[in-house]
Amino acid sequence: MKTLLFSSPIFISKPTTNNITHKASLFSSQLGFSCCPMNINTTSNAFKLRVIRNNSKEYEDEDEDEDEDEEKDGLLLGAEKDTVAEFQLIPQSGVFEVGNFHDGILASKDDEESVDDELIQERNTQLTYNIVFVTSEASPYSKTGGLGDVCGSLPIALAARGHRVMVVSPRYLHGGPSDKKFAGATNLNCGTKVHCFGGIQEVDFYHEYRAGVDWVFVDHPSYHRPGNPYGDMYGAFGDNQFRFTLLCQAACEAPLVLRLGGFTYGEKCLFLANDWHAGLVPVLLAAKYRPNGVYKDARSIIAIHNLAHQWYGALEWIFPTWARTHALDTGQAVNILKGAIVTADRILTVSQGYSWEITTPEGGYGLNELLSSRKFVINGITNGIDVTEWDPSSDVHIASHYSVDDLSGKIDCKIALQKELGLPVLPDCPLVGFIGRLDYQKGIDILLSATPNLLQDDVQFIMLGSGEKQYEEWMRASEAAFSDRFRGWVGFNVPISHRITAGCDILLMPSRFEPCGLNQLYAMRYGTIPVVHGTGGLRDTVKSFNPFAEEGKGEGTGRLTSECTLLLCDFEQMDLLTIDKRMHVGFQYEQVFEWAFIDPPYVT
Ligand SMILES: Nc1ncnc2c1ncn2[C@@H]1O[C@H](COP(=O)(O)OP(=O)(O)O[C@H]2O[C@H](CO)[C@@H](O)[C@H](O)[C@H]2O)[C@@H](O)[C@H]1O
Repeated sequence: MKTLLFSSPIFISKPTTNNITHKASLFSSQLGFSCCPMNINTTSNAFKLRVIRNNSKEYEDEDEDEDEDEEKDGLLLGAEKDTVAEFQLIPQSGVFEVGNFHDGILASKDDEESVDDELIQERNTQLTYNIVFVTSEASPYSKTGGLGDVCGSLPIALAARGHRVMVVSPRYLHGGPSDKKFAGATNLNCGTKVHCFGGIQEVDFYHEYRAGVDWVFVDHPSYHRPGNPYGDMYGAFGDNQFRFTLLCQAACEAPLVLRLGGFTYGEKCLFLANDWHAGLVPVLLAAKYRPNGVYKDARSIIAIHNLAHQWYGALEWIFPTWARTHALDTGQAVNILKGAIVTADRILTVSQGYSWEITTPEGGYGLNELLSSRKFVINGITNGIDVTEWDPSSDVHIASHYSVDDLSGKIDCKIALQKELGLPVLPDCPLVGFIGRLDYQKGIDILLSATPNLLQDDVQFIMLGSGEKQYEEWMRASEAAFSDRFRGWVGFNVPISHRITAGCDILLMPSRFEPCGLNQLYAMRYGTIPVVHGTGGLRDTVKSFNPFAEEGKGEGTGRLTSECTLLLCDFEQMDLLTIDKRMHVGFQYEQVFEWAFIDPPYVT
């Protein structure tokens, strides 16, 4: 069996057979609000994982004299931790157990116990809430990353559980085809005036009722410009603080002034503010409304999807040197997210691992002490995914459909992807993918240093992403240098992201930190092996395959490491079973909502 050694940190090598388009973890990650979960026992197409620590002596598996055709070497990320988390957000789902909310899997079931039946059983939500999501993006209307995904799907899932849900987001008009996404939203003719940055601004509200959710779009000229929600080719918009302050002001008015279906959401609602863009909502409730007797019975939750974005997105105002008060004054002012952390009734993160990481100096981005002081109101709930959009048996973007019962379509997707991107059509060649923002968080520098070695062997590598110019240039240069092995798609393209997820054998996610991560969840649902750095939500959701467990029949859904050390491995006989343990996400949110209303609200 061919085994490879590499001097660079990452590697996946040697051709795999079609079998690597296996049942690996297929359908394992589901938000499940529209599909019944599948309970899968994958016993065929087994792959053995052999690991070799980089720059260390190669580990040779003595037993690997099986069929030559099925031998595969690969490279992956290192040390493992068998933390699993699968989740469901099922309307009217079955039995709900209150597990250890802070420590791991909630309401998990034993492996062989089928969860299908119980998940589709009726379950009446005991308490329903009027929930107001405030977010800078919500798919399909607007999306630049995972925030859009979550705020596009979670509201629908909660509405399906009986809650009344409104999502307030800007009505972005960029002057291109994406404007059509708002075509279904009509002007409520209920404009209002809000104070913002020392002036009075008029905003309109557009509304679309879809999938049980009131989608409310705040309309203002500052949301009408080319680019994306946050910037254009010249960088971030200089007035982003104004634009998102306006969003927060309008969102606070919406439950009071908008009669949706004949009734307002009223004062006793629950605001779910997402990231810094919506961070002024809890602050406004505490400082503007409650002191005036409004929203006394409302509560707010700040959902942190990415703490790192606070400084560079929200803290853009730095006083000039002459205006600083003392020698140690760096001039930094206004951190909206910090205000939200202080004033919100509860704090949510998008995985349990991340809820701890943000309280550490490494993960707290300067707010760790503040967050530690509020630790008693922090909870982590692992993101779910939209299983309607991300379903290989019905995905409109992929070449061929497949399911756990018939995986043949996956190899068709691989061939179609190779053709589409002009790569040699080699069904047996390992096809490795990456999708994501090109920045430090996503570990692009690690990929960059590893790629030349990776591409020395029979491997194809496809990257889709946009972000820092230096990495975009590197992708273009690599494509020119390795034209038969590498494709770098610079840009943001949702259909291509689906095709990469379906067509690749392996998806790399060497993120330095990852609050949750969605691509590994999509990969697991599409039978694509996620190879991830075991941090934050990646550690919570990917179960590392253990090649030595149960005489080589161990379970797993991918490969993870506790450090950015990348390992050589062999996927032959890697037995990736779908995990039967799933979190009942809906219940988790409801538990947090309930806690939010138990304590008195923050008042200035
Ligand atoms: N070039 C491109 N073309 C098409 N699609 C692209 C793309 N680049 C990225 N995407 C898509 O955007 C989403 C990104 O999801 P991530 O989980 O990586 O979120 P992100 O880091 O943006 O957000 C933060 O919020 C989310 C949600 O809470 C957390 O999961 C995450 O850890 C945290 O950093 C995925 O759907 C991905 O497929």
